Amino acid sequence: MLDIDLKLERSEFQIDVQAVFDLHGVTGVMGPSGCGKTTLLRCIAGLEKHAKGHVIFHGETWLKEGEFVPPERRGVGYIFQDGRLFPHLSVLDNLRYGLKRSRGRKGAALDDVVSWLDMDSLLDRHIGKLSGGQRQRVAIARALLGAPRLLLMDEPMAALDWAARSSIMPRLRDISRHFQVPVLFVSHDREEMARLTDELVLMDQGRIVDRGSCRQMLSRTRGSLADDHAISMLEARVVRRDQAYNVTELDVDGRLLVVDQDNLVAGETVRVVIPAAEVSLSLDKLERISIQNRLETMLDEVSDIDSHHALVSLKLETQNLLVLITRRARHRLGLKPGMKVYAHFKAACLEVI
Ligand SMILES: Nc1ncnc2c1ncn2[C@@H]1O[C@H](COP(=O)(O)OP(=O)(O)OP(=O)(O)O)[C@@H](O)[C@H]1O
Repeated sequence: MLDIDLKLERSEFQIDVQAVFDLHGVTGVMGPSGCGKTTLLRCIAGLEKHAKGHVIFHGETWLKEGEFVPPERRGVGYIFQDGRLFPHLSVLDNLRYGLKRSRGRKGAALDDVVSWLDMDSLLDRHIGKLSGGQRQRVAIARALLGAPRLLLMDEPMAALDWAARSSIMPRLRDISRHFQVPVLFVSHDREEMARLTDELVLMDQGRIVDRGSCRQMLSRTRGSLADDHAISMLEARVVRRDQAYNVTELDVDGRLLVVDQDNLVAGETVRVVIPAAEVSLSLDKLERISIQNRLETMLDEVSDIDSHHALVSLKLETQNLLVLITRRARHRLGLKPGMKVYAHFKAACLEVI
């Protein structure tokens, strides 16, 4: 458990955060640029000497009046956007530096971390000759080798291209479980949040303004995440693969979805990410249509989110699906809570994690 009550004054900005984090798995921290996400992580890591208040990690005081435990004694791993590796050293020497930071705590073995991150072929290379994605793998490995008790990640994929992000994402998704380390993960990207986090914390102007389960926070029709980039994240169970057509059927709240992915294992639980802008609504059951995913649902809420758009939340059983439509469509269809509506979306627009 991480119990914080932090205040930090800067000339034009202040942090004022009180929170208790259970620290199960990955907790996401989101918010507009300049709202204080990095500063909050820095306070927790002990990198802001002028922070006031308290930081207590599993009963151990890192900060309170008259007490300040320096960063190297907190056992916190920090992964930055730009890696911050030693450019003049080889990959292996950077990793050895990580091992030294463990200060006797028992952590993951070098071989395990290297093979888990698929880095065997990189060990003798110089940092300057690595791609951005490779460099970030080294940064993650170095942090893990320090046997962290808490891992802080500050937009670790922001500087990476799509291919590098896709290869690192599954590792980040597993990192907390595999190495038994809680993670605080800062990002602007809600798809990253949907893929990686369990709890989501929203910050604005130096404060925490909202928090809750990632799925529920993303599915709101009001608030700072209710905009034209809204996405839904649904929990689903893999039912079976239709080999004849190379598609897979998923069960979401008792309804079948079809996805064009063939690497899913029957029975496993997955997350499905659906951009709200990719979903259409109809009041009639459209039978002869190429779109394979058609869900009969009840309209739960509808809200205008700007001068063009409305966001509609549809109730499945336990989960909600968001749909982005124009305000004109809302008006012309006469959409109201409680109506029966059909949601349509193509198999190709779903991301399964
Ligand atoms: N070293 C510093 N000295 C003074 N002000 C700073 C310093 N670092 C950051 N700030 C200011 O503190 C505020 C919070 O910055 P911070 O980097 O924590 O925000 P952020 O939410 O992480 O932003 P971004 O998403 O753009 O990285 C900003 O107004 C920023 O300009």
